[in-house]
Amino acid sequence: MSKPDIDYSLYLVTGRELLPPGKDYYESLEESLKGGVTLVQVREKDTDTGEFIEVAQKTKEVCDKYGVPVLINDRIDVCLAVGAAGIHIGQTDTPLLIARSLLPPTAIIGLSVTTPDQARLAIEHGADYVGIGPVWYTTSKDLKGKLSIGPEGAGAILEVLAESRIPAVAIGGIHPPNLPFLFHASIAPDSRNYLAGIAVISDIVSSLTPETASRGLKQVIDSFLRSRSATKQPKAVFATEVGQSRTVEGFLDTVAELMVVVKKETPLIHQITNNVVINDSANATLAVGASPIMATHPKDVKDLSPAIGALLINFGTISDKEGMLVAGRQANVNRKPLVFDPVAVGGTAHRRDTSKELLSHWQPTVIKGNAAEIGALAGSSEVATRGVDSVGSSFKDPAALVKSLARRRGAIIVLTGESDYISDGETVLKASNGHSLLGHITGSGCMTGTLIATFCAGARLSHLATKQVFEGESMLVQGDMLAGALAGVLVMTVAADVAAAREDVRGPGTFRAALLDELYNLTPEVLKQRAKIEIL
Ligand SMILES: Cc1ncc(COP(=O)(O)OP(=O)(O)O)c(N)n1
Ligand SMILES: Cc1nc(C(=O)O)sc1CCOP(=O)(O)O
Repeated sequence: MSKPDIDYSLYLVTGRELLPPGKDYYESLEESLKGGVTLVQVREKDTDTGEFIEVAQKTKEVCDKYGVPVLINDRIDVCLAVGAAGIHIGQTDTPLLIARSLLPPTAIIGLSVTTPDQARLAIEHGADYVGIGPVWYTTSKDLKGKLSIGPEGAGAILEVLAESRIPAVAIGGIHPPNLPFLFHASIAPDSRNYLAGIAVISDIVSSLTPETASRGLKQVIDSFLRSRSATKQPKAVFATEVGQSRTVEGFLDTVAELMVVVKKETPLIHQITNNVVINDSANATLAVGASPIMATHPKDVKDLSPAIGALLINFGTISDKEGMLVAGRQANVNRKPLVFDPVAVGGTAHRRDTSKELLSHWQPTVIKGNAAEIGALAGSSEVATRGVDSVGSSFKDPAALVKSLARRRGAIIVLTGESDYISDGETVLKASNGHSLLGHITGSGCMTGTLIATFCAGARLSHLATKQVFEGESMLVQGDMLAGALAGVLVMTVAADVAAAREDVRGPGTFRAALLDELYNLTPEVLKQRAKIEIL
């Protein structure tokens, strides 16, 4: 006999102590199975053996009706007693090799892992699957001080598992608002290995309507898994038409179209930005035809989210972290483009920690930064930070750097500098407009972030106008976000070229005013004539 084929996509871990008052365990279980649970683990932490066996037996009877396998948490004896499909063990439970020797050869053995080293051992010892966690904080279990690893930590483990093809589920604090983010942000950077599913307790068990709760999770999971198996494209976060706009002319046509869309639709661009540049960023948004809103209070930003076209989070002065956390999460929930500008992220430990915290709460569509900022996120020390500026020359191979960071982060990376590099992890674009006067006014980089958010909003609207429906529950954003990011960069830098060439511009003061005018006056035709881009 061979091992059973297991569908790990929606893995329910039971928790009778978390049922809503008055809700019967077996009724809740059956409802969750109707909603699409594909695997059940009976987890009884403080139950006597006799009662554990009884619960496991009855659980198996209910699951058998739905053809759903049952695993037992920790206890080999209970597994054998009820003829369950296998067990799930943790790092301090019966060692895997011993468990394997005690169980039938067809038994499934899952192991909890929190680090890449534990994943290596799981492969070596022949685990059938791993549970990666805790991805986020949970109140369903005492984590005993264990820190959550976030989707990035899960991605690092998936990289280790890629070759072995051992399936992995994520566990810990998973709920509908963070589910699409989890799937996209935990893709292994190089191998593109991804989660086989999620394991949850409270989202299903604590629900009064477990069938609805399970169905909601299952829709998102299935949509993600379908999109991954249907395409080898790494564009996990944002849907772009494959093959569309992949020539210089095609990109410029799309950029020109986005300029028109933004003027016509006037999307609301929500910006949580630093107080040095609030006014300039709001004016730049208005100048290109969109509408700025600079709200920062957590309650305010939550309500705003459904109405906005895109969100910019620029943490230059990091005074509104709560608002950034809530707004970013809501942008993911409402599938709005989210541009992250991690100003001077390499400059202080506080900035590095804040960036890490934000990136473990939400998934950006675009990350924009100068060489020092992008270097800090990529873990490169080629370029240092001084204040908000980069010091020293740029990277030896900026194209390779943006491409690999884009893959690692599942986001479009925009590296600004004398030339700008933009990548979605597949294509790398180099844009070479701009003027040295941009370096003599405050906030020109921040305004670029604003314009990227603005044109990503345009790209989403343009996509929705033609496609009508949102395809794929698991897609975080739809539309040609690479073209949106390029449009933001080109509109800013071409307008700067035009402004700097004006006779009335004699230095930073007159340039600043002229730049705003030229952002306002820039036409798609002039942009197309002056844009200098290459596909690398
Ligand atoms: C699918 C899955 N992943 C991880 C765990 C946690 O197991 P463990 O570390 O043994 O902790 P306890 O569940 O025993 O408290 C799990 N149960 N299931
Ligand atoms: C049982 C368990 N193990 C975890 C781990 O990280 O190993 S987290 C966890 C609890 C998961 O519950 P919820 O879905 O309610 O957050």
